[in-house]
Amino acid sequence: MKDKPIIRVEHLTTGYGHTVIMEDISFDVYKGEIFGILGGSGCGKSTVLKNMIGLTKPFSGRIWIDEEDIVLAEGKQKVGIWNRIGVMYQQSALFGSMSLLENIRLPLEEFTNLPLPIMNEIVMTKLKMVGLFPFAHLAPSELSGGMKKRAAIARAMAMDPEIVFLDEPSAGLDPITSVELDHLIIRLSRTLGVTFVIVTHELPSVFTMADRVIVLDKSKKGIIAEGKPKDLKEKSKDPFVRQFFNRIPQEDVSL
Ligand SMILES: Nc1ncnc2c1ncn2[C@@H]1O[C@H](COP(=O)(O)OP(=O)(O)OP(=O)(O)O)[C@@H](O)[C@H]1O
Repeated sequence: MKDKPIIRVEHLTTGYGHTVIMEDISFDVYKGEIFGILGGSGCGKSTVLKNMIGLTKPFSGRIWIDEEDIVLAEGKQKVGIWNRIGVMYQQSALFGSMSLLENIRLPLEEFTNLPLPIMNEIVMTKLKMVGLFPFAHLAPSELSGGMKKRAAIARAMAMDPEIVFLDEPSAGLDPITSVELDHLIIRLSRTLGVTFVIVTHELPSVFTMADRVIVLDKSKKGIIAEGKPKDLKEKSKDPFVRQFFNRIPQEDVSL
């Protein structure tokens, strides 16, 4: 499955104003994998994600989506890359004044010239894919937290993206709903071959679904671990990495 990187992050240095958050980090994401970006609160996960989707620019470095560098891309080229990726932000951000169907139709309206009935058909396929087919005409306020997340994933996938970026997908969900969401993501990845890049601090989710992860560290401004979550938990020689995966309190680390 994983012989070809679909994303290559090369020597990325990023931050805000004069503050460097991550310095000279490099990593690859392979086609079809579920890739986790982990790390403690405020270490820079979302900052790196925003660079990867071309929402903000890093100080330096390249981010290749296949053969195109999203850091340098502007105008039509950037829109072309955006057509190939889907994004779900932390707050799901469904528009309250629109039905589920209208919310998920938005990217199709923005990026295609398809006739309305075709767009609606695509939306209904996506709703079926995430188990929300019967709820197309409900308003977001009528949905549970888990349903809103699934709807946001359906919207991120409206344009049949090759890569979907999810920022804290299980934030605010109870553990059972969170597990259901993990399994939905696994199913979408395995059945459609979509690559998922997921920012999260939910360790149970990481162990359930991530094929590979990187762990970012605030004080080192870099990647302190990369690999399969289980291997990192069991075999890492770095006490900070083991602490992270085993959630050992800080004072035990040096022992
Ligand atoms: N727009 C901004 N301007 C200035 N500083 C910012 C901005 N956004 C984030 N930061 C700072 O950058 C650092 C990294 O933030 P970021 O949101 O990327 O971390 P994170 O790992 O995603 O955090 P969390 O897990 O809490 O969501 C933090 O110190 C944050 O306060």
